[in-house]
Amino acid sequence: MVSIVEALHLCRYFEENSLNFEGKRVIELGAGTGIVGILAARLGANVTLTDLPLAVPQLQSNLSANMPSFGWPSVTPSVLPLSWGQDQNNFASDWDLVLGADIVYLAETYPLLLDTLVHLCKGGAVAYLSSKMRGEHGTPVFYRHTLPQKFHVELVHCDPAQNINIYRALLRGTQ
Ligand SMILES: C[S@@+](CC[C@H](N)C(=O)[O-])C[C@H]1O[C@@H](n2cnc3c(N)ncnc32)[C@H](O)[C@@H]1O
Repeated sequence: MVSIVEALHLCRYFEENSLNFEGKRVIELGAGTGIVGILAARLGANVTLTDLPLAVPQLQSNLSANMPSFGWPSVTPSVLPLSWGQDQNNFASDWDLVLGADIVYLAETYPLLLDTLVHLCKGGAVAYLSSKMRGEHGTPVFYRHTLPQKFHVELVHCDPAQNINIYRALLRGTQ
């Protein structure tokens, strides 16, 4: 069964902190169900949802199923394949927000994800990443060692009961 608890935490964080999505250029990495990007689109952002090529058809279908028959934002979200460390140069670097829920769990992908985040955030985008903190040598390593190599990283939300953190990251030299 797919767990979307990290994605729901991120959605709730945006809602509780009244993040302004109106007119913002937003890209979601490893979008899965697409729930985070779909929320951003419903709040007025111009959204690109991305995931591995094999996940794109399901993502597109989720987006279509959750597209309201009226009141949809003027710009329909796009769905595109983006494999970390491989495809980021097919994308611009002028995003306002880069989002990711539960995308930090495989240590071998950490350098690839870092390269992708660096490219996408070159124009000053703020990245919001929510993660379950799996094992002392698992997910926390990405936020303590990998991401800070290139980003200023701030813990903005912590749910000790569910062990889920949300981090805000800004590429060094872009502030
Ligand atoms: C645990 S799921 C999270 C999905 C969604 N963000 C959520 O919170 O429900 C991890 C997602 O990352 C994607 N992913 C894993 N490795 C990837 C890679 N190397 N490049 C791009 N996406 C990747 C998977 O296809 C999957 O959709």
